[in-house]
Amino acid sequence: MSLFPLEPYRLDLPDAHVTYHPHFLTQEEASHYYDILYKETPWRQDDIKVFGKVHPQPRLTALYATNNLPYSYSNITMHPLAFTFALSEIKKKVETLVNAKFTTCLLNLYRHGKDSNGWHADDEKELGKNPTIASVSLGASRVFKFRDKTTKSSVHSMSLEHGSLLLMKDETQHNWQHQIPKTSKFVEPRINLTFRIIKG
Ligand SMILES: O=C(O)CCC(=O)C(=O)O
Ligand SMILES: [Fe+2]
Repeated sequence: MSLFPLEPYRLDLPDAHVTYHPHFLTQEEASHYYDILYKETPWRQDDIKVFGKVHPQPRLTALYATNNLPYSYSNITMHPLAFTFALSEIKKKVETLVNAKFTTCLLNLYRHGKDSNGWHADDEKELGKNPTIASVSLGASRVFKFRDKTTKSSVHSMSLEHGSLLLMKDETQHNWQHQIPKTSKFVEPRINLTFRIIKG
Protein backbone atom coordinates (compact mmCIF):
# COMPACT_ATOMS: atom_id res chain seq x y z
CA MET A 1 0.00 0.00 0.00
CA SER A 2 1.27 3.48 -0.79
CA LEU A 3 1.92 5.90 2.05
CA PHE A 4 -0.79 8.29 0.84
CA PRO A 5 -3.66 6.23 -0.57
CA LEU A 6 -6.13 7.96 -2.86
CA GLU A 7 -9.12 5.71 -2.41
CA PRO A 8 -11.36 5.55 0.68
CA TYR A 9 -10.73 2.52 2.87
CA ARG A 10 -12.11 0.90 6.01
CA LEU A 11 -9.76 0.58 8.99
CA ASP A 12 -8.99 -2.87 10.26
CA LEU A 13 -10.36 -2.29 13.80
CA PRO A 14 -12.46 -5.03 15.42
CA ASP A 15 -15.89 -4.02 16.79
CA ALA A 16 -15.69 -0.67 15.03
CA HIS A 17 -16.72 0.92 11.77
CA VAL A 18 -14.22 3.55 10.68
CA THR A 19 -13.63 4.68 7.10
CA TYR A 20 -11.02 7.15 5.87
CA HIS A 21 -11.56 9.26 2.74
CA PRO A 22 -8.16 10.87 1.99
CA HIS A 23 -9.46 13.17 -0.74
CA PHE A 24 -12.89 14.13 0.50
CA LEU A 25 -12.07 17.72 -0.56
CA THR A 26 -9.62 18.76 -3.29
CA GLN A 27 -6.45 20.45 -2.03
CA GLU A 28 -7.80 23.78 -3.35
CA GLU A 29 -11.16 23.39 -1.59
CA ALA A 30 -9.44 22.36 1.63
CA SER A 31 -7.11 25.40 1.56
CA HIS A 32 -10.02 27.70 0.74
CA TYR A 33 -12.04 26.46 3.73
CA TYR A 34 -8.99 26.46 6.01
CA ASP A 35 -8.37 30.16 5.28
CA ILE A 36 -12.01 31.14 5.83
CA LEU A 37 -12.50 29.12 9.02
CA TYR A 38 -9.16 30.20 10.49
CA LYS A 39 -10.21 33.86 10.10
CA GLU A 40 -13.98 33.85 10.65
CA THR A 41 -14.21 31.53 13.66
CA PRO A 42 -14.47 33.15 17.13
CA TRP A 43 -11.96 30.68 18.59
CA ARG A 44 -12.03 30.25 22.35
CA GLN A 45 -10.01 28.42 24.96
CA ASP A 46 -12.11 26.93 27.75
CA ASP A 47 -10.91 25.59 31.07
CA ILE A 48 -11.50 21.87 31.47
CA LYS A 49 -11.46 19.65 34.54
CA VAL A 50 -9.45 16.44 34.18
CA PHE A 51 -9.00 14.19 37.24
CA GLY A 52 -10.26 17.04 39.46
CA LYS A 53 -7.71 19.56 38.16
CA VAL A 54 -8.70 22.63 36.16
CA HIS A 55 -6.53 23.73 33.23
CA PRO A 56 -6.92 25.43 29.88
CA GLN A 57 -7.86 23.08 27.05
CA PRO A 58 -4.75 22.45 24.90
CA ARG A 59 -6.43 23.73 21.71
CA LEU A 60 -9.04 26.31 20.68
CA THR A 61 -12.65 25.39 19.91
CA ALA A 62 -16.00 26.67 18.59
CA LEU A 63 -19.43 25.04 18.41
CA TYR A 64 -22.04 25.47 15.67
CA ALA A 65 -25.51 23.95 15.33
CA THR A 66 -28.67 24.08 13.26
CA ASN A 67 -30.68 23.85 16.49
CA ASN A 68 -29.97 25.59 19.78
CA LEU A 69 -28.89 22.52 21.71
CA PRO A 70 -25.73 22.76 23.83
CA TYR A 71 -22.98 20.13 23.92
CA SER A 72 -21.25 19.13 27.16
CA TYR A 73 -17.97 17.25 27.59
CA SER A 74 -15.01 17.33 30.03
CA ASN A 75 -17.12 19.36 32.47
CA ILE A 76 -17.77 22.19 30.02
CA THR A 77 -21.01 23.11 28.29
CA MET A 78 -20.80 24.86 24.95
CA HIS A 79 -23.69 26.83 23.47
CA PRO A 80 -23.76 26.80 19.67
CA LEU A 81 -23.48 29.59 17.12
CA ALA A 82 -25.51 29.52 13.88
CA PHE A 83 -23.84 27.77 10.93
CA THR A 84 -21.90 30.09 8.62
CA PHE A 85 -22.09 29.88 4.83
CA ALA A 86 -18.73 28.08 4.58
CA LEU A 87 -19.61 25.56 7.29
CA SER A 88 -23.00 24.89 5.68
CA GLU A 89 -21.28 24.15 2.36
CA ILE A 90 -18.95 21.63 4.01
CA LYS A 91 -21.87 20.13 5.97
CA LYS A 92 -23.80 19.54 2.72
CA LYS A 93 -20.84 17.75 1.15
CA VAL A 94 -20.43 15.56 4.23
CA GLU A 95 -24.15 14.75 4.32
CA THR A 96 -24.14 13.71 0.66
CA LEU A 97 -21.26 11.31 1.24
CA VAL A 98 -22.41 9.95 4.60
CA ASN A 99 -26.16 9.94 3.84
CA ALA A 100 -27.06 11.43 7.25
CA LYS A 101 -28.21 14.86 8.48
CA PHE A 102 -25.98 16.51 11.07
CA THR A 103 -27.14 19.13 13.59
CA THR A 104 -23.87 20.14 15.18
CA CYS A 105 -20.25 20.84 14.33
CA LEU A 106 -17.44 21.12 16.87
CA LEU A 107 -14.37 22.90 15.53
CA ASN A 108 -10.89 22.38 16.96
CA LEU A 109 -7.85 24.51 16.20
CA TYR A 110 -4.51 22.89 16.99
CA ARG A 111 -2.24 25.95 16.86
CA HIS A 112 1.05 23.99 16.99
CA GLY A 113 2.49 20.63 18.03
CA LYS A 114 1.86 21.28 21.73
CA ASP A 115 -1.88 21.45 21.13
CA SER A 116 -3.57 18.08 21.46
CA ASN A 117 -6.73 16.15 22.27
CA GLY A 118 -6.38 13.50 25.02
CA TRP A 119 -7.73 9.93 24.96
CA HIS A 120 -11.53 9.98 24.89
CA ALA A 121 -14.55 8.50 23.15
CA ASP A 122 -17.33 10.66 21.79
CA ASP A 123 -19.85 8.85 23.94
CA GLU A 124 -21.68 11.73 25.63
CA LYS A 125 -25.32 10.88 26.23
CA GLU A 126 -26.67 13.68 23.98
CA LEU A 127 -25.06 11.91 20.99
CA GLY A 128 -27.16 8.81 21.61
CA LYS A 129 -26.13 5.17 21.21
CA ASN A 130 -23.69 4.33 18.38
CA PRO A 131 -23.25 7.91 17.11
CA THR A 132 -22.16 8.72 13.57
CA ILE A 133 -19.29 11.23 13.69
CA ALA A 134 -17.77 12.71 10.55
CA SER A 135 -14.42 14.41 11.04
CA VAL A 136 -12.93 16.74 8.40
CA SER A 137 -9.26 17.77 8.59
CA LEU A 138 -7.79 21.01 7.19
CA GLY A 139 -4.24 22.31 7.38
CA ALA A 140 -1.26 20.45 8.80
CA SER A 141 -1.49 16.68 8.99
CA ARG A 142 -1.50 15.26 12.52
CA VAL A 143 -1.22 11.77 13.96
CA PHE A 144 -4.54 10.27 15.10
CA LYS A 145 -4.61 7.20 17.35
CA PHE A 146 -7.19 4.65 18.40
CA ARG A 147 -6.93 2.32 21.39
CA ASP A 148 -9.19 -0.36 22.80
CA LYS A 149 -11.37 1.24 25.50
CA THR A 150 -11.13 -1.68 27.92
CA THR A 151 -7.61 -3.03 27.53
CA LYS A 152 -6.09 0.37 26.60
CA SER A 153 -3.86 -1.59 24.24
CA SER A 154 -3.85 -2.47 20.53
CA VAL A 155 -3.15 1.08 19.42
CA HIS A 156 -3.79 1.97 15.78
CA SER A 157 -2.00 5.03 14.44
CA MET A 158 -2.67 7.00 11.25
CA SER A 159 -2.18 10.46 9.79
CA LEU A 160 -5.14 12.75 9.10
CA GLU A 161 -4.38 14.74 5.95
CA HIS A 162 -5.50 18.11 4.57
CA GLY A 163 -8.94 17.66 2.96
CA SER A 164 -9.63 14.22 4.42
CA LEU A 165 -12.75 12.82 6.08
CA LEU A 166 -12.72 10.21 8.83
CA LEU A 167 -16.07 8.59 9.47
CA MET A 168 -16.70 6.78 12.76
CA LYS A 169 -19.99 4.96 13.24
CA ASP A 170 -21.88 2.01 14.76
CA GLU A 171 -20.22 0.71 17.95
CA THR A 172 -16.88 2.53 17.43
CA GLN A 173 -17.31 4.99 20.34
CA HIS A 174 -18.44 2.15 22.60
CA ASN A 175 -15.30 0.08 22.06
CA TRP A 176 -12.53 2.50 21.13
CA GLN A 177 -10.96 5.75 22.32
CA HIS A 178 -9.08 8.21 20.12
CA GLN A 179 -6.59 11.03 20.54
CA ILE A 180 -4.43 13.61 18.77
CA PRO A 181 -1.11 13.39 20.64
CA LYS A 182 1.26 16.30 21.15
CA THR A 183 4.32 16.29 18.91
CA SER A 184 7.73 17.87 19.46
CA LYS A 185 8.05 18.32 15.68
CA PHE A 186 7.33 21.73 14.20
CA VAL A 187 3.82 21.65 12.79
CA GLU A 188 1.66 24.35 11.23
CA PRO A 189 -1.90 24.86 12.57
CA ARG A 190 -4.61 22.32 11.88
CA ILE A 191 -8.38 22.78 11.91
CA ASN A 192 -10.65 19.82 12.58
CA LEU A 193 -14.43 19.77 12.15
CA THR A 194 -16.46 17.01 13.75
CA PHE A 195 -20.05 16.79 12.54
CA ARG A 196 -22.40 15.23 15.07
CA ILE A 197 -26.11 14.65 15.61
CA ILE A 198 -27.68 16.07 18.79
CA LYS A 199 -31.45 15.73 19.13
CA GLY A 200 -33.50 17.42 21.86
O1 LIG B 1 -8.91 16.65 15.84
C1 LIG B 1 -9.33 15.51 15.61
O2 LIG B 1 -9.07 14.89 14.58
C2 LIG B 1 -10.17 14.81 16.65
C3 LIG B 1 -11.16 15.68 17.35
C4 LIG B 1 -11.95 14.91 18.34
O3 LIG B 1 -11.71 13.77 18.60
C5 LIG B 1 -13.09 15.56 19.01
O4 LIG B 1 -13.27 16.78 18.90
O5 LIG B 1 -13.84 14.85 19.69
FE1 LIG C 1 -13.37 12.82 19.56
